[in-house]
Amino acid sequence: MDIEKYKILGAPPTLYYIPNFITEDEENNILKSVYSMPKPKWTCLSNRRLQDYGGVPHEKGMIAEPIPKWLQTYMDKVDALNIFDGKKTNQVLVNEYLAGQGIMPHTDGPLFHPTISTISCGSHTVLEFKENSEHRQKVCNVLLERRSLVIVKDDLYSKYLHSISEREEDMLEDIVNLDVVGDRNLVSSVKLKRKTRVSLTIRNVPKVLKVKLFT
Ligand SMILES: O=C(O)CCC(=O)C(=O)O
Ligand SMILES: [Fe+2]
Repeated sequence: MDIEKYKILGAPPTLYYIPNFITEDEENNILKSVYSMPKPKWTCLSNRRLQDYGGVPHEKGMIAEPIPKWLQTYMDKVDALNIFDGKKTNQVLVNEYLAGQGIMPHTDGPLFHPTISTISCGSHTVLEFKENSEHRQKVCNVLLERRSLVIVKDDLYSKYLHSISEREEDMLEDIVNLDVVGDRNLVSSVKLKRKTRVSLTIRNVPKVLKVKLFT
């Protein structure tokens, strides 16, 4: 697959958007697997819940944990795009957002190889990019459809903040990828009502601690 044809030229370098990266069946399987995990797998924050797979990134190194088979399928699918400079993905953060929930402006920081790849399930959302200055000037908004993959690299990873506003519906304003949205019915709507969204953020954590079980 040639990723370059999915580059969004209206955004700072570099943004890729692939609609329908997974099928409806795959989306359902992801949701089923995520929701079949025991309750303690979830980390509950004030405005979302999350699950870590592959370990929890740490500055001293991530203690690697085995990745379940159902999830490895999608990591392989991302790895096939060769967007991690020869490295393989080894960590997945699953976020669940109810309609009205979001994530504050942030950068993903130095614990990750500076590439983000995110699969959206269950609902669309709008990912917003802002300048990392006092004024937090708007840079661009990206419509993430369910079943899509978004890739963030380079300046867009390191220089700009990304966030998801806490709202129950999105107005389609200043959407940088509107031309290439897969579901053309979405584009003709003025407002999109959010549902529960489960996102899989698939990344590479360079620093991994090998845990010796036997000596
Ligand atoms: O859910 C998303 O698409 C974004 C999540 C995110 O930015 C993060 O967990 O760092
Ligand atoms: Fe992030």
